[in-house]
Amino acid sequence: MTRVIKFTKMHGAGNDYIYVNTLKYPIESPEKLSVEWSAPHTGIGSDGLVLIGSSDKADFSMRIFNADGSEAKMCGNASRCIGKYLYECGLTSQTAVTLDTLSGIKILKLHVEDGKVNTVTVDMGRPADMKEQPIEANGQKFTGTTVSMGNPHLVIFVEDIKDINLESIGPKLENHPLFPDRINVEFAQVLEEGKIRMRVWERGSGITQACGTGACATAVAAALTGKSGRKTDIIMDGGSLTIEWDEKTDHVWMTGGAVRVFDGEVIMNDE
Ligand SMILES: N[C@@H](CCC[C@H](N)C(=O)O)C(=O)O
Repeated sequence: MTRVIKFTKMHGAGNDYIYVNTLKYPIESPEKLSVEWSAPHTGIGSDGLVLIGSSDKADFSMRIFNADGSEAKMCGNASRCIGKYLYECGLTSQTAVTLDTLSGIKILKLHVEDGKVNTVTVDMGRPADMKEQPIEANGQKFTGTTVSMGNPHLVIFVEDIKDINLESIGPKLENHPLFPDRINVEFAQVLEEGKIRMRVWERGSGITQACGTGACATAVAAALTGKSGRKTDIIMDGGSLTIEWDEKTDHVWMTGGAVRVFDGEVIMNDE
């Protein structure tokens, strides 16, 4: 039997995913499809697959699969893109939307101008599991900070980010024995007060142009180690996000853009 699955390709700061509205197009094996569709030459090409669905606890739900098919608990960039998708596709007319994720319910605030969602602010909740982490890989010694934003991150500040060979060291740190569940890795450099340059090696997807939860983790690690205040712009390969770690509530707020790149359809030949 043949069936069509419509999808939308979107990116947040260059972190690109394939979005499927599962209310209309149910997906049976997202792990397998994420691997096939994310492949740059033989698939659609993306950092992974994001499923938008219903929820009995929130307005909508999000599931996120990395390019290797592994499921993550949270994705910052995808949460902003979902806000744009829901509003611009007419699935909601609200500018405050709740999103059920494997790391809890997140609140999206959509900033709308002329019917279009330009930027989205997400309440990313409280950071957790913060600790100083000495680590060695490729014969190099680093001291990082672990931060969980629902998913695990290791943030390492360096003098000059250009000295880091991310392609070589990223997989070593992702799969380091210290992290049995693997980890997302951020290398960061303070540029000036309130501005941090960051590059990311994502668990399950490798080098991506940006990571929303990674930007939050970097801002938290910077504030904890006295490298910045509570509000920071995180500048990544594909764009910037503004992160604020609120002192009163302990919640991290992420603000940034979301872009709809194109719509497409996949013709599935089900056996
Ligand atoms: N790109 C994302 C995070 C996606 C999941 C991550 N690779 C993991 O496995 O935890 C973001 O924008 O937060």
